[in-house]
Amino acid sequence: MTKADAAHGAGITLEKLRFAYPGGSEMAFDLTISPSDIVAVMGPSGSGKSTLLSLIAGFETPTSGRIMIDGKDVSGLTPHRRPVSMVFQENNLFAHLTVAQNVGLGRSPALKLTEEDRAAVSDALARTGLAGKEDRLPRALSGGERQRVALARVLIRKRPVLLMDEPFASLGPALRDEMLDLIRALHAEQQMTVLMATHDPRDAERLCRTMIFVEEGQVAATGTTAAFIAGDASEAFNRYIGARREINYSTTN
Ligand SMILES: Nc1ncnc2c1ncn2[C@@H]1O[C@H](COP(=O)(O)OP(=O)(O)OP(=O)(O)O)[C@@H](O)[C@H]1O
Repeated sequence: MTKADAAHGAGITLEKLRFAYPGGSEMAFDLTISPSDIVAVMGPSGSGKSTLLSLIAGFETPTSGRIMIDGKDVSGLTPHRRPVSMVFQENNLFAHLTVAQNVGLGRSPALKLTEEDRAAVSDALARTGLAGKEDRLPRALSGGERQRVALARVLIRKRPVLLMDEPFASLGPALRDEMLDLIRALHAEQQMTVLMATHDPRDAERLCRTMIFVEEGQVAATGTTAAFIAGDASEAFNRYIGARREINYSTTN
């Protein structure tokens, strides 16, 4: 089996992870995620969802504590060396590289691609509905297409953990559904462990088995998405959702 075929999910454990931005209050995360779970990360604006994902990805460095992925301590590894892919709300692509090159980066950061790599890029583009757009630059794509290019790159990287920070926030409802279906299909195939920060409970309900609720720099509650949506998991979550309904979350994302 080649390295690229070795897709699987990885358990994630955050042990007494502490972190603060300069001048900010301390965040403290303790968390265990099962291999291959799909987890919604919800919580008020500024509660620490993006920071939590950035710590796991290695874009931020904790002041203390450990991050274990697949049983290994990755705390000292740079983002590139962690078994993780990350998709942001936007700006996932290099503007001066074509669609095919942006996807090819998932196999080789220097774009030294073998025939097998090129075939994998074509396959990933076909499966994300981007065949025929290989040579376009990102600016010649719609927002939904750009996110699909980012997912095509995830597909060929085959990392055991996929982190997504509000990946559909800039997309309309129909495109969101399409992207959720695509992620579900990728997960069925690769079984990667997924964490997705979102403000939209419908996204969580459609995709995620598990939910974690982040509040004031801590994981305040964890449970099944069904229990959260039924209102049985966390009073703080119920208040948050109630407040979001009042301000009509569909216009504020
Ligand atoms: N680079 C930074 N420097 C200083 N403070 C930061 C930085 N990034 C985030 N913060 C602060 O850290 C806290 C947590 O921010 P974070 O972006 O993790 O929240 P979030 O839950 O993802 O919010 P949102 O839902 O609005 O995206 C906030 O108070 C924010 O202002």
